[in-house]
Amino acid sequence: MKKIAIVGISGYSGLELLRLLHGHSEVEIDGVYGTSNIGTSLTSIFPKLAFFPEYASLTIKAFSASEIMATSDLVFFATPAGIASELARELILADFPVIDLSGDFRLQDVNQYEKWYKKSAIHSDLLSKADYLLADFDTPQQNYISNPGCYATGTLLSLAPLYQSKVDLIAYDSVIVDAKSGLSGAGKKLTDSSHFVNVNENVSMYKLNQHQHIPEIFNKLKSWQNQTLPIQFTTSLIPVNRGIFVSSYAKLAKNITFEQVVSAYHELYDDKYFVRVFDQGHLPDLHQVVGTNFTDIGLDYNPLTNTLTVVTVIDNLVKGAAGQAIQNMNHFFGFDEKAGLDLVPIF
Ligand SMILES: NC(=O)C1=CN([C@@H]2O[C@H](COP(=O)(O)OP(=O)(O)OC[C@H]3O[C@@H](n4cnc5c(N)ncnc54)[C@H](OP(=O)(O)O)[C@@H]3O)[C@@H](O)[C@H]2O)C=CC1
Ligand SMILES: CC(=O)N[C@@H](CCC(=O)OP(=O)(O)O)C(=O)O
Repeated sequence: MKKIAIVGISGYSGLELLRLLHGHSEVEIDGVYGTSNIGTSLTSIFPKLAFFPEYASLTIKAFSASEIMATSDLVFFATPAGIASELARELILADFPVIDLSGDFRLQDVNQYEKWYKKSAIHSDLLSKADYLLADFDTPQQNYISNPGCYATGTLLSLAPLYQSKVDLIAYDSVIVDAKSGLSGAGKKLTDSSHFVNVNENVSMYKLNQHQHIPEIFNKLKSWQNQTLPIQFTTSLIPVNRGIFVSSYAKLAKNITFEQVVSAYHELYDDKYFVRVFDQGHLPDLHQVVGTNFTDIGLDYNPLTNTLTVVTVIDNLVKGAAGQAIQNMNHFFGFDEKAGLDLVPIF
């Protein structure tokens, strides 16, 4: 039984890690960390956990790298941007296993990080110890795993067959991605833009052309396809708790048929349990995946405009955060990839 520590336990992704790890037979949570309610038992802050005896002994503690290294086998950082890069230094130097849900180690270029996250980057010597792992494609080589961003996960899985194909399927200068997220993507902290009255019965576009996931998406596409050009990427807030709905559009390359594109999606994904390509004529919606680690994809083509539409849905807290982090952990420890993650959606 591997022992797991979670830093940022009281946040949305921290609690989602706990919920999913609860159903994992090969791990147990032995340490939970935060900055508020230090010394308070987890079950008194979250009474819904009080009926589960395994959490009775967990008390929220101030972060201690040495304690985590002495008691746990792996630590998840479910903390806001700028925290893991400060706290994880000692863990990286000791080569202790870390899975970081934040964006701190996703960009290997420090200038790119500072430009898009508007924070100081960690030193590039330490950055290079991290692997950016899109769990359906990548496997761990090092002990620091940088989990992709939620929008980046939905977008990359939406576009991967188009960018991994040996034949050019699309015009690379024609790609437009319109992504929409539920409110839990913004974390637990209350802001004006995430206030119920502002979000309920409303839709708003935000961070237009400035979203911090743009460079992470571009870097990964470029690693698959050298001809990659910048894509047009927009993000909107929709009044649901969970879910990311990604609509991707691209013009097909000359002499490419829609059937070839559909085959490319099936070829890449049919053996991947967590990515499901729908039959033609069917498009996924958020309820297909909420509460699960699945990515569902539907395809359509308009011959009048020569435009391919790819509809991709994920749960931002599962596939976009805690679920993908556990999928990466399963690969890291050599567990069954589905362990703790074989879930049916919430209806
Ligand atoms: N929400 C989502 O859908 C997704 C989130 N992410 C990323 O995951 C990370 C966590 O996101 P999310 O769960 O939404 O965030 P939340 O704001 O909901 O929670 C953040 C948590 O971090 C804790 N924390 C803050 N500073 C420290 C510190 N110095 N030491 C220990 N704990 C600290 C907070 O606890 P306390 O109050 O005790 O300080 C809080 O519980 C972020 O980097 C986010 O960008 C990635 C993909 C999707
Ligand atoms: C709805 C909403 O506000 N979503 C957040 C996603 C946060 C996130 O996952 O960003 P990092 O992992 O890069 O920190 C946003 O758009 O910034």
